Amino acid sequence: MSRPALLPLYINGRFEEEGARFDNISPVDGRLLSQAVEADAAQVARAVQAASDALQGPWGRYSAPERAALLHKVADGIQARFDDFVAAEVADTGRPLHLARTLDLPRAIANFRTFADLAVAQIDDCCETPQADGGLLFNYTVRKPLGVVAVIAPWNLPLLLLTWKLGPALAMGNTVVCKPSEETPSSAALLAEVMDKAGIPAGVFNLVHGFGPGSAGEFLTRAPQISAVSFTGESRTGSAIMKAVADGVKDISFELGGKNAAVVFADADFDTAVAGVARSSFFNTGQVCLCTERVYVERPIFDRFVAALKARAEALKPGYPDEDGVDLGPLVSRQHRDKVLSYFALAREEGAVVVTGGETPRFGDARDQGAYVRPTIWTGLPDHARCVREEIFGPVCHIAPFDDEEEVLRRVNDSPYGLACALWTQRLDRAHRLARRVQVGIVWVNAWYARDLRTPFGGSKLSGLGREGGRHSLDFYSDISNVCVKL
Ligand SMILES: NC(=O)c1ccc[n+]([C@@H]2O[C@H](COP(=O)([O-])OP(=O)(O)OC[C@H]3O[C@@H](n4cnc5c(N)ncnc54)[C@H](O)[C@@H]3O)[C@@H](O)[C@H]2O)c1
Ligand SMILES: N/C(=C\C=C\C=O)C(=O)O
Repeated sequence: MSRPALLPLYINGRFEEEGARFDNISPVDGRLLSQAVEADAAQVARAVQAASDALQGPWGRYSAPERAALLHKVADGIQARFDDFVAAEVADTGRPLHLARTLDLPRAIANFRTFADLAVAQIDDCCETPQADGGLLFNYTVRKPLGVVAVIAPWNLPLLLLTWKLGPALAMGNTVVCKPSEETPSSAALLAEVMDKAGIPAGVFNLVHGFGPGSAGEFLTRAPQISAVSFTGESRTGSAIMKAVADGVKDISFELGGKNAAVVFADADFDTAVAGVARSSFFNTGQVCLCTERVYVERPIFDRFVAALKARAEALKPGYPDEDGVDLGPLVSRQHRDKVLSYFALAREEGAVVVTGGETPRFGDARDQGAYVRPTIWTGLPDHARCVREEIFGPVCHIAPFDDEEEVLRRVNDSPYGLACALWTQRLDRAHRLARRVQVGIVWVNAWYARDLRTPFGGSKLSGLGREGGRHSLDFYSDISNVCVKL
């Protein structure tokens, strides 16, 4: 049997294959796709040291336009290997080909280009301060790189979320050590090849594969030379990373979990709202932090809406990534599927009415060795049910009726999370009024997951710390100081 492909580390401008290996398994049919090198503590330490040294090398003397030109070259390199990256992302996640082609890849390219250009266009503050003695103070802002940034990404949008951090971190002159999720190492390995070919100076970009606790993730967050951690993942992981960096008082930017609500008023455009909630609940098989898992529908249209969403869910086609018309891929792993299935069982115990789904599809072929579940809709649960309060991160939502704005606002805000909310109504006065009172970082009105990379992105409460996007990213990835000159 031929040896599986090996995904190496990339440290100080060199690909490294030495070290323990872990399997990369297809969520479509359970077969072995490849193996990745698990970086040990010494390899992570060398990667961090290389990143630290690179700050003092040529990279430290690059201007913003020179860094931007290199990042555009990286974007060009991704574009040139578009199909290779699509294949890598689809292999690791099992998502439909069209999703990788229309979301993951275009966003990865945009993440580099957008922040390269924003960094060049960035201007900073200055001001004059008249003094009582008739003198004048001139204050101006100086923006320097933070230093070595640890970038830790999740498995749900592997390349999109890795490059969402990499783009601004590099554009602002930092060096990085990246650790993609152990579930989805392939596209990051390709990115290292593109970075290498683009001529990014040795040590500026480093890639280590591995797990979290007791593995590359923890070694990286505990490295003394890192200046900041940009992390996306579960809230409890964010808490663990906060503890790891607390003694060093490192900068952190966290995009964490969610239990997002959609609110559908009776005056909403019905078909648009049904389509929008179906998309926000089942997109990427429900594996997007912004996905809807709580739906509140104004009582006059509740029964009609439940029936319409049920029909939408049952019309979704699970299948192979390259199948015509496929809408739903598998969950990212059998382990994650077992977690989602445990909530399917819990919902029944908590007394849910299962409107549709709640089980795994039977294909009668290799896909039965994959991690598929059916899109699932529940009603009838109380707001305090675990299935209505805990993040499930699968193609599932609970629908409840409501009678007025104040009631639904209270229920939407009654959550330990605060990431996103979608409001469906044609009364824009009501939409603006509610948008200001919903305790989340991102509100969509008659839309969902429509993105402008210049806008602030992030969550409140357990959903995150800080905001990235636009100038928020430039600020996070900069060490800003003020210079005051007496004239
Ligand atoms: N807010 C957002 O924008 C956003 C976006 C995507 C995913 N998420 C969240 O991510 C979760 C799903 O992703 P996941 O399962 O990969 O999350 P996870 O927290 O299990 O892992 C995320 C990454 O952190 C690493 N990691 C785990 N423990 C670590 C530790 N102690 N120290 C350092 N690194 C560690 C993992 O190896 C992985 O690379 C969901 O909760 C989802 O809501 C949030
Ligand atoms: N950070 C972003 C997406 C997060 C998706 C969560 O799963 C983005 O679109 O920039």
